[in-house]
Amino acid sequence: MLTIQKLHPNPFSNQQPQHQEPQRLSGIYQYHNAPEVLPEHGLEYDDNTYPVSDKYPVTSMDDYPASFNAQQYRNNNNKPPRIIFGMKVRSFLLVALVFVLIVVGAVVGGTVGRNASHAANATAVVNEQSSRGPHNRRLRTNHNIGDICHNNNSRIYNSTINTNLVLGFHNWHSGVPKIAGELKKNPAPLRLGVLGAAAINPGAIFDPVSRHPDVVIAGIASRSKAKAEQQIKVCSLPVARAYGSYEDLLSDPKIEAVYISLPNGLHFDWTIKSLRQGKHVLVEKPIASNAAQAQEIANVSQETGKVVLEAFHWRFHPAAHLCKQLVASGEYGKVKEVTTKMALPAAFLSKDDIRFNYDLAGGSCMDLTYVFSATSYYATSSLAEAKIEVIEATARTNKKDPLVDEAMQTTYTVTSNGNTVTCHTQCDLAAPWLWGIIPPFWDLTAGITFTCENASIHYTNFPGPYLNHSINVRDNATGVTTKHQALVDGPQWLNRGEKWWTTYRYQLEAFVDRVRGVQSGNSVAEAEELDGLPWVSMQDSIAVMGIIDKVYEKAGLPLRK
Ligand SMILES: NC(=O)C1=CN([C@@H]2O[C@H](COP(=O)(O)OP(=O)(O)OC[C@H]3O[C@@H](n4cnc5c(N)ncnc54)[C@H](OP(=O)(O)O)[C@@H]3O)[C@@H](O)[C@H]2O)C=CC1
Ligand SMILES: O=C1OC[C@@H](O)[C@H](O)[C@H]1O
Repeated sequence: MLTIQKLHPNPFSNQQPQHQEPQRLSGIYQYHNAPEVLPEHGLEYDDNTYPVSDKYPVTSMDDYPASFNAQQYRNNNNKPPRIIFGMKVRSFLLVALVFVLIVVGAVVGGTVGRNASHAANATAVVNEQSSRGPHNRRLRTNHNIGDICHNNNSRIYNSTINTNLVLGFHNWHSGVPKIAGELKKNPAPLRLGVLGAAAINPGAIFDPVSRHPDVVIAGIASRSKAKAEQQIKVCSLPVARAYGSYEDLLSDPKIEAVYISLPNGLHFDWTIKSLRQGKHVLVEKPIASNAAQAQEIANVSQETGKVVLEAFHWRFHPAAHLCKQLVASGEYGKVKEVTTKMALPAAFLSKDDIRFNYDLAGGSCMDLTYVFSATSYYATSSLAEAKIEVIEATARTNKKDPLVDEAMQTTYTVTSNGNTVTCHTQCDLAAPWLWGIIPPFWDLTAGITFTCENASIHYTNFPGPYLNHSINVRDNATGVTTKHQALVDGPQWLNRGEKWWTTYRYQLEAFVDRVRGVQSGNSVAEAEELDGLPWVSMQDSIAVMGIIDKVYEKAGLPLRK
């Protein structure tokens, strides 16, 4: 049993923090930016391992390099930036680049979808050859995430494949494959199994696992064993075993934890089954189909003493915590309104995508549940206790399955600690093209805007801040805008992270540590006290599902089941 020790004081609490050194639970760590944890734990610190790593703390105006146009901010020379399609030039270029990648993804996805087995063989050969390089005795998991690890022939492309392509670009741009290729794994890493050979697996789990020293993909389960084998091969997962059913994987005692990337409507059942089989669970968002199911998951997690985490990866990025700190600091007055939006362009999901299927708990509120999770996280510090009232919810329903909200627009209030915040959300799985020919670029950068008493704050790209983000605070009185960014550390992580870590990598860091804490003999609550890492509590997950239930009710649509 480890001693309980609060490692990272809550940056949002009013209590004076006591200084304590951070402690790692998950095996051998070699992170360049945490040398202070090494001697005490006898851990290895190797400059050659992460030659390009560096510490990029939260930057303030004063920390910006000479090339940064500080003039604009310092001299009250608050010229409006040049705007194209409602975006600043840089954001526009990024969105345009993402769009190009999406189109390339769609074309490649279509080709691969039609020639799945051929593509799989070809990619496997490339990966096999590359593993004969100088480091071939090491565990190599640096698959190209842009490879389409998806063999559903009926699917031409989907948003998940594009997520993977964008991640592939990020990794290439940050030189990550080299870092991952040289990563030494802990001799006894956490053995993670995956339920479903889903399209999101490469981006959300294989990639971060390949960059984490203390976890491996030990198995993939699919309804078809051949499909699991194919994903293992295409994605170069050297120690993974293929299982022909989800039950088979769950009954393997060697699997210690699972990642569930099944359609939403299967999250509840398989999370419960996994917990009952003694596995810790990282389950894709939304955690379940409704709040009652989320509550049941919380009960079973408590009963079995196993960890459950809803994969709200955005919550783990330092930028999210910096934004929370700015909003909750009180420096800009109370928060009065929060407006959040997220959209995918029409025609980027195939008509038979799981997201458009009521029986699989599809719908924009379910898939783009980020908007509810983010709005609520920032609107209150105690979501579970807050009073939520949905004022308005308007759905645009899917033609094929009218129980599915293709898009949803809501207004709801969050009242806590005597303050009421009015929240507006928009989510769209099929944002219409202008005149049917121009993709709605202006709608594609997800964003969240806070109207505070004395300032407005805008956080661009909150779901994927590792790709590019900024948090701009515009002072009402002076009109001056101050830009903030956090790439590493941030207020909650203190000494962890690398500038190339994705939201998924941060999420995995927290998950593995929590599981390791429990495996060391602590209860889930004790492990939480021990690691003090960012987390999405079950109370938060239940509350977010509760908001979605109320939204469906208000919109006149049935709850998902
Ligand atoms: N965190 C993130 O950034 C993202 C998260 N997601 C989440 O991940 C999950 C999966 O999304 P995505 O990868 O796009 O989905 P896919 O359709 O690609 O994968 C879902 C998998 O579930 C399995 N499955 C089991 N039953 C069914 C069924 N009846 N119909 C279809 N598939 C079934 C299939 O695996 P098999 O055939 O091998 O059994 C299939 O590959 C969703 O919950 C989604 O919300 C998605 C995208 C991004
Ligand atoms: O989780 C997600 O994030 C990215 C979206 O494109 C996708 O539809 C969703 O499932």
